[in-house]
Amino acid sequence: MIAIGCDHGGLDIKNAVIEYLKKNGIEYKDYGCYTSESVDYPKYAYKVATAVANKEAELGILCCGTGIGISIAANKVKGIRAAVVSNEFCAEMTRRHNDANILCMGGRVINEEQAVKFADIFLNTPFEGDRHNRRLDMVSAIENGTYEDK
Ligand SMILES: O=C(CO)[C@H](O)[C@H](O)[C@H](O)COP(=O)(O)O
Repeated sequence: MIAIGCDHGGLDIKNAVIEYLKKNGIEYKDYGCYTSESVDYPKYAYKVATAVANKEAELGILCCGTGIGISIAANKVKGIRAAVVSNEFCAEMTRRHNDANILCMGGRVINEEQAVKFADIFLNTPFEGDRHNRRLDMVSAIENGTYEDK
């Protein structure tokens, strides 16, 4: 299952990605928002990030105006690696190298076609593991307060 959410700035690209998920028979849960009324992005970041962190969802997608605010909020949840993406290369590399578990995009930065393309790449690219595991272990240690700077 893919957890998906947005604020008002990301509503249109989120809806475009939902159409893509439906067309491709990909199971998803839409955590809102559902209208263009102004809302606060941390609320939706929290819902999607906790669904991913608790393993209710395999991956998440979050959209706001820039993708930045909603990624900052999502990254406060333990276990979350949320990445803001605005090109195809980063959509691929953040899965291959960072094992990102939430894709963040900005509805005031990219168009609907790009959002769908980046989501498609993100959802279909595996993590490479190998040397990248060592680096992700270091990231986790920073998160857990056990990192030793030596
Ligand atoms: O937090 C953001 C910037 O990183 C998001 O883009 C929000 O969508 C944006 O701040 C909302 O702005 P608005 O003026 O309240 O529509």
